[in-house]
Amino acid sequence: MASAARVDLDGNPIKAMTICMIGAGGFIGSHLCEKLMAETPHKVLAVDVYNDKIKHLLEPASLPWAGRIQFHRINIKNDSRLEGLIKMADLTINLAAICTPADYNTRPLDTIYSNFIDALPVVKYCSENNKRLIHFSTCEVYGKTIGSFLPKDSPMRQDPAYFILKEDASPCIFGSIEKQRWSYACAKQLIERLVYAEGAENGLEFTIVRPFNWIGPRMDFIPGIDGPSEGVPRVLACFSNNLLRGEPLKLVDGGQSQRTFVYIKDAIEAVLLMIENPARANGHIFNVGNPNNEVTVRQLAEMMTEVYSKVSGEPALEVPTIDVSSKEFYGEGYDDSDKRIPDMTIINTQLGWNPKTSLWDLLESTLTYQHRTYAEAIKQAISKPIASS
Ligand SMILES: NC(=O)c1ccc[n+]([C@@H]2O[C@H](COP(=O)([O-])OP(=O)(O)OC[C@H]3O[C@@H](n4cnc5c(N)ncnc54)[C@H](O)[C@@H]3O)[C@@H](O)[C@H]2O)c1
Ligand SMILES: O=C(O)[C@H]1O[C@H](OP(=O)(O)OP(=O)(O)OC[C@H]2O[C@@H](n3ccc(=O)[nH]c3=O)[C@H](O)[C@@H]2O)[C@H](O)[C@@H](O)[C@@H]1O
Repeated sequence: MASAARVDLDGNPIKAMTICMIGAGGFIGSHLCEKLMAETPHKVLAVDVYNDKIKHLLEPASLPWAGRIQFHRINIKNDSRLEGLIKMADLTINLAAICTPADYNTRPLDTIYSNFIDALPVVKYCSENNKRLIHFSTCEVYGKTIGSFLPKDSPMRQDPAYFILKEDASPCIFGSIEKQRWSYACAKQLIERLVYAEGAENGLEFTIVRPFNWIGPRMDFIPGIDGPSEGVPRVLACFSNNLLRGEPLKLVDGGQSQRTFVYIKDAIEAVLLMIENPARANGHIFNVGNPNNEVTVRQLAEMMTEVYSKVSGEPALEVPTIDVSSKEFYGEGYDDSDKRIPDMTIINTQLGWNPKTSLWDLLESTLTYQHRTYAEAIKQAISKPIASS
């Protein structure tokens, strides 16, 4: 419960604030709203085009935090109410974006508009009205590692200097323009540069967050259940969908890419520290990830298969994975980040934050949620004859 005696990392009392959260109805936004309602006195002006993932926080009116969260159904592309909401708030958090890789090469214009053009007015209104901004970028701004360009047998590939991603030192390495995968990373990089420049030239108080594969309940959608049948969500939801349907998990280009996964609930702790410690967070770019949870996508598939079998009580398939080419799965123009390990020095020094949850444990709680939420609906969908259109 909210308590009056809450203090920041320097021992100062934390004052209740109003937060304009854009993209509050998404995966990260829903967890952040939950945390803010349950553990702080802050008020949230929740902006999104959807609210399904935060419905449980908005209704009924008897909820203990009723009156501290308001939903505003606004498309930030074209709504003049946005500036008014930013003016009413002490802090704006911008989460709104197209952020599923299947869109980057197939809808590159929408991707660039969403991640750069649509974010411009948010930055401008914050700067002009002297409001603090926490902007959500991505670890994809690092692109590929330097090490990936070394010969396969080079011993330097083992040297962390060639693969650890550090906010103030690593370069941003993207593929050629026809590899449209990088439309997202490039748009995010340019908006980061704009936010940074507003800070340098006009004194905007900003924090930039670079999430490294945050995963957990409510991430994306299950195709054909609460999202389009032909839609391709991010890997957690793709693999969950396969497991729920008893199908082999599809490994793109052999599943050799590596990722570090962090539990959403750990990551949200880091965001709350940023919100409540402006003096420590302003002017910084923060990697937020779990360097201890690195796996190849193939290993992730194997682990998810094992965990799902445990939580569902259903036996794993004899052949749990199949290989698929990236062209077949994502279409022309796909490319991939080879490896993503965050350097944690800055977030450790500034906010003393460290992730806690192991990959096994976070998959166990997440897949328990997926099974409980979707297994019955999938069973019904599979048993129904295909509707004639
Ligand atoms: N989940 C991760 O691990 C991760 C990793 C890297 C970066 N990020 C970044 O964090 C942010 C949030 O990611 P997420 O995983 O919660 O994604 P999400 O898709 O679940 O949430 C984004 C939300 O923004 C809303 N939105 C998009 N365009 C909008 C518009 N024009 N007007 C109003 N609302 C709009 C969507 O409806 C959605 O609810 C994004 O900026 C994303 O690029 C997330
Ligand atoms: O989460 C992040 O930190 C960032 O990275 C993600 O990018 P990526 O990790 O490539 O996206 P996923 O869809 O989660 O894919 C991870 C890996 O799994 C592979 N994959 C995905 C789906 C699938 O069914 N099979 C499969 O092998 C992909 O090719 C990729 O190598 C998205 O770009 C963003 O949400 C975000 O900015």
